Amino acid sequence: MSTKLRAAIIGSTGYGGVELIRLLLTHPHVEITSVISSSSAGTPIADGYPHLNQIMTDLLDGIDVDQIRQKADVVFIAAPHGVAVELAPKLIDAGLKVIDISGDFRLKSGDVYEKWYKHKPADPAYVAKAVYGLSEVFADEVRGAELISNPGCFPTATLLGLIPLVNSGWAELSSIIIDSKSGVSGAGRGLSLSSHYSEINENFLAYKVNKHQHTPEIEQTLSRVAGEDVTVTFTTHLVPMTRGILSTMYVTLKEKHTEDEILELFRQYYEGRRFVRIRPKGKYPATKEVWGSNYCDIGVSLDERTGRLTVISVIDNVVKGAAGQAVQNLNLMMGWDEGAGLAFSPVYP
Ligand SMILES: NC(=O)C1=CN([C@@H]2O[C@H](COP(=O)(O)OP(=O)(O)OC[C@H]3O[C@@H](n4cnc5c(N)ncnc54)[C@H](OP(=O)(O)O)[C@@H]3O)[C@@H](O)[C@H]2O)C=CC1
Ligand SMILES: CC(=O)N[C@@H](CCC(=O)OP(=O)(O)O)C(=O)O
Repeated sequence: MSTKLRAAIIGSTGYGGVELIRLLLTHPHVEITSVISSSSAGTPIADGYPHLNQIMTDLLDGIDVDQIRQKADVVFIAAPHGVAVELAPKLIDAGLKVIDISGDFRLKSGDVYEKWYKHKPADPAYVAKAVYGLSEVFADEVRGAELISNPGCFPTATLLGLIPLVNSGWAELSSIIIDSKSGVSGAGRGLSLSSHYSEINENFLAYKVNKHQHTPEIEQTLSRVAGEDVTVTFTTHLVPMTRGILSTMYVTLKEKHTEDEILELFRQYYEGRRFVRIRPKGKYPATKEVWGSNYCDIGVSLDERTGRLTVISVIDNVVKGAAGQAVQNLNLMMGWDEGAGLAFSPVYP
């Protein structure tokens, strides 16, 4: 009998789900025992994803909590917002560990969730149980958790770039401006006008300006680290590429520091955390340098004229921004090596 942990993936036919399949197929301690679809049960997963031909021959299962309980120990939920609100509590009550990559359990206030996501919030008892899985920052809470709320893609790139400055007290908290750009896979596999090739190709646009659902998630986490309320200006843009997020953050420093001191602050904060790589002075990361990997690369530049710092952070939205960080969180939850199943280099060129 296999001694591997048995994993089920709900939403396995979406981009987040299929990336979980890619990562878990080679994970040393995990076996995928159920790939689940709410709409295509009984058909081979490779029908919709021919790149999985001869690699994954499984038929899709439907959503049935009793069946999932029999087949799995941990469940990843990679479904649209609102699905995990109902489903995660049932899976937890059935004794399963759950990692939700949607936004359903990230916001601690039900009112805030309803305002930004336009869905009924989850039962507060389960929201209270959910650990926010920004792996590098909250690893101690992730270890031993039973319900992980995986961070959003933009918040992952953004928070990793800002938290060392907020945690140290160096940042002027009212000064934070975040300018983020995402590849189109961030919108999922579903078809829409905004992801239509002729609409997005040779185009570059801002969207959900001052209305993006990741704004309260960024603010909640920065406020928690700062110990006081933080609000930010956050603007998202769509870039005609498949994967990748680049966040540019502008922060005024309370006191004078040199660029060397700031780089040292970042290096010390992330010491021993292999998936965050700080660029040397004068070097800034590009999305292609993390493509297909679980890395978050960060560069900083101090403008001595204005006293403002520019932080540039990149991730692959589907890996560190979703499936990769979910696997990293599973590794932490289970007490395994944090990099199990994730220790590969980015795809380049
Ligand atoms: N793409 C990204 O970069 C990131 C995505 N996320 C979040 O991850 C989640 C999945 O995103 P993504 O994979 O991109 O989206 P997709 O649209 O690509 O996939 C979502 C999947 O959810 C399944 N689904 C739809 N309705 C239901 C339902 N009622 N119950 C169960 N499953 C359902 C669908 O499969 P089927 O019909 O077969 O059930 C579909 O394949 C979302 O909440 C998203 O916000 C988070 C971070 C980054
Ligand atoms: C390009 C694009 O459309 N990106 C999506 C990211 C959504 C996402 O990843 O969802 P979570 O809220 O679960 O993180 C957006 O901006 O809404």
